[in-house]
Amino acid sequence: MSKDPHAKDTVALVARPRECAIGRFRLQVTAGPDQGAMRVSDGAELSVGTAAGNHLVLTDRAVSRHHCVITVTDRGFLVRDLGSRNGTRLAGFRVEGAYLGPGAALGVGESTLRFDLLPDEIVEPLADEERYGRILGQSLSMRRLFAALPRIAASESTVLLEGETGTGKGLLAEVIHQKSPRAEGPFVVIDCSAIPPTLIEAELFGYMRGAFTSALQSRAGAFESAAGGTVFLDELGELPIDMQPKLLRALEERIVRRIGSLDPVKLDVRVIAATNRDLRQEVNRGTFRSDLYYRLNIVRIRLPPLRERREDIPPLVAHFYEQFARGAESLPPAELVAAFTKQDWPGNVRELRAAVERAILMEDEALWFEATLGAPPGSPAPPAGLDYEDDLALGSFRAAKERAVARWERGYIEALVRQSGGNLSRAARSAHMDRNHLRELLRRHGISAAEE
Ligand SMILES: Nc1ncnc2c1ncn2[C@@H]1O[C@H](COP(=O)(O)OP(=O)(O)OP(=O)(O)O)[C@@H](O)[C@H]1O
Repeated sequence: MSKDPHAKDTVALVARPRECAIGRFRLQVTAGPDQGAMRVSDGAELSVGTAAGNHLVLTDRAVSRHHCVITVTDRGFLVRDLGSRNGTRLAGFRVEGAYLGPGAALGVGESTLRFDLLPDEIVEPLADEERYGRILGQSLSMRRLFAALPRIAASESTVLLEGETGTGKGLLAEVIHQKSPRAEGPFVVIDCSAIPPTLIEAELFGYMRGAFTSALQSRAGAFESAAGGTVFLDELGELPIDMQPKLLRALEERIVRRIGSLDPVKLDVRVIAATNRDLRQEVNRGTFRSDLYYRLNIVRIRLPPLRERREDIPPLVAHFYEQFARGAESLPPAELVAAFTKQDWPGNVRELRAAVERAILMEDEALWFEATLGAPPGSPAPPAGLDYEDDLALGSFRAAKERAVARWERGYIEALVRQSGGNLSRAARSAHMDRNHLRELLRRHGISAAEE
């Protein structure tokens, strides 16, 4: 994806004191069954597809339900294909993502859409502060978000957080909870990717004694345990398809029933969900139900990847440096900040944080440059503790990744239990985890901890 050569003429986002101007644009169907239809943007995103709910709804049968989306970013007008069946074309080439210049012709299905900039702009407030709670950011996209967050946190609305891995979705969910009227209540996390599909219903809704063979005692699920607080459904895109109607019903009726019970339990929770996939793509693929997507998509927040907001890198490096340096020289070397600012960080803030930590651990400067900025070509040694040859021998990327995650999970849980004096409740509280979820992880890794 490269920036369009016309981009200097296409002012996408412009900062002014306390506000930013978002370039307004028009998308017009110039060929195809919907010729003549058009839509003018009314925010930072315009979506195209055949499903109701898109900004520009087309009847072209070769267009997917959620086909593509144009987002106004700090760098320009970005069109992204949403995993459509027939693709999105720009100048005849199929593109996953590209920045648009004025007059660009987009091909979707059998239709052509013309993209034009309009002379007026949408004005949105910017926060003065370069942080919201523990979330830092000085880029326009983060300061726009910080301006909107107080209102979002104060409401009861369901929030859907989207963003690549490591962009800060978990942190944002926690901060929204802490700033909400429910802050005194529990914050219960369910990581849908970490719970075996057979256990997820019990984790969410609880069960009665005897409901299944291993149910020796009745137990509340996450929705019940979070009464008065917030349930954070992390990695929601991983929720098995057969669980999705059950979750939808619970959210609509605002009640749950424990497995093995007919008694309804009224819900008193706010729901925040996060996913590192674009759920519209999952709807296209048939792995995520569109009715559940619409139920969750009340307030949607997209956390941009770090490569789209490089201005955030220096304050993040400074923050992590101070955190890890523990009283030593607490300003990061300028060359480190400069080198880090140029990198793309596919693992986003998490990867940046780990790189800063590694940089501090390395006493020898040459060593830390190597460790943080990549080993010179021809240097085969992996970082200590990682054995990639061994991983390759497993035969599949998925298997290798699963083993790495399982090792990390075990180390983390062991450290957590140690730090909490072997007490399960304390450990769950300090890591903001659901107790049942932690108990299951302990069982899986054969680690013991006292219940109280
Ligand atoms: N804007 C930020 N300011 C300060 N710290 C941040 C920011 N964004 C992320 N972090 C830190 O980076 C790490 C990764 O963030 P987090 O776990 O919230 O990402 P995530 O998007 O939920 O990742 P995943 O999808 O893999 O679960 C955490 O240590 C978090 O505290």
